[in-house]
Amino acid sequence: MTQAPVNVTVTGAAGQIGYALLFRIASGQLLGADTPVKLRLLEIPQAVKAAEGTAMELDDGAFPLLAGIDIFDDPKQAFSGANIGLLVGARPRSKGMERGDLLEANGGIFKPQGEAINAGAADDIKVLVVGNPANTNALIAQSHAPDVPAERFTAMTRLDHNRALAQLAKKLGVAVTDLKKVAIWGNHSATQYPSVQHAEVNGKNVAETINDEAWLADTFIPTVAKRGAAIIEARGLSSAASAASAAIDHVYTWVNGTPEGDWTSAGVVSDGSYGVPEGLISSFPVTAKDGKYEIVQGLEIDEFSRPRIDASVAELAEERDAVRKLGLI
Ligand SMILES: NC(=O)C1=CN([C@@H]2O[C@H](COP(=O)(O)OP(=O)(O)OC[C@H]3O[C@@H](n4cnc5c(N)ncnc54)[C@H](O)[C@@H]3O)[C@@H](O)[C@H]2O)C=CC1
Ligand SMILES: O=C([O-])CC(=O)C(=O)O
Repeated sequence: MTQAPVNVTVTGAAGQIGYALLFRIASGQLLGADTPVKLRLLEIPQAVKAAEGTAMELDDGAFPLLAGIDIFDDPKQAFSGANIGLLVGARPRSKGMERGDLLEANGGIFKPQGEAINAGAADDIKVLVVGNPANTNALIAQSHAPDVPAERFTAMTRLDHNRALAQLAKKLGVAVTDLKKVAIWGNHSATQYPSVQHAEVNGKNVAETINDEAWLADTFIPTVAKRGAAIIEARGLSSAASAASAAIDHVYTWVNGTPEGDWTSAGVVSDGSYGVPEGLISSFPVTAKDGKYEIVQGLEIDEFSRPRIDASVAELAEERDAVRKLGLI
């Protein structure tokens, strides 16, 4: 039976990820084929006209599940009543910009958006931050939404997870669906740790099946961790359709759950598990059930994995300290 429309707010709607994302949301791939959606698009004033153009094309798609489109340049209005928030718009790094400048510029975006979510989003709001630096932007937004349960704020590492699946499937000559329990740990950055420690291929341990630690350490991990840069090098633009696809996967899994015996990866608020300081938004292996992501508990972490997880988590802690110093959290 068809339900009431779900309000989906998308920021950065006129950008390249927005262009790939909105049509898939409208077609029902975000929430399922029975769920109508209302799109609430947020852009900066200069890009509202371009967002209107995308909205015209969405109209022209005659999507049966698309129950309406509204366009805003004010976060308070855009997030009013939002059930899902996809925070894609962010300030890209420009020439000569230092890391601190980037964090500060993004603080100016994610602080008011967190406040707007706190003020007016629906009680069941779920937030996915895509805009980089995604984990720390999610932390900034979350820290300005004290009335929203912290676990509703997540950062996207599903693209990294999907990249890892694709690389392993190629190496092993199997389908991505033959793989289970791959995990991305830490930051959505080049320090991330894509782990196969617990991964299975058709029920067998992946690392034992590949039997080539050098390939894992020197090819697999850097290929996944630096894939964003490799796409920019090849395309002249950063990943867009694959990022949109991963955002669809992240929310679909959050709402519909992970399959029995498998997990996925997401940036979620740490509860202190695996030595990741409480409150950091770090990628973990997670399961989803009843509309909640939960960190997979009780995994043994081997000697190969420990320093790699720690290094990426240390970078997240540095980013947190930097935004704290700037008064952004
Ligand atoms: N987490 C992940 O796996 C990935 C993250 N990204 C990040 O996603 C972000 C978006 O990427 P693209 O769509 O390619 O960028 P883009 O530059 O094509 O589009 C960004 C859009 O955001 C808008 N925007 C800027 N500030 C805004 C604000 N305050 N409110 C609303 N909209 C605002 C801009 O006007 C622009 O239309 C970037 O930060 C990129 O680095 C990209 C790929 C993967
Ligand atoms: O590297 C970038 O700028 C875009 C990104 O996050 C990715 O593709 O993973």
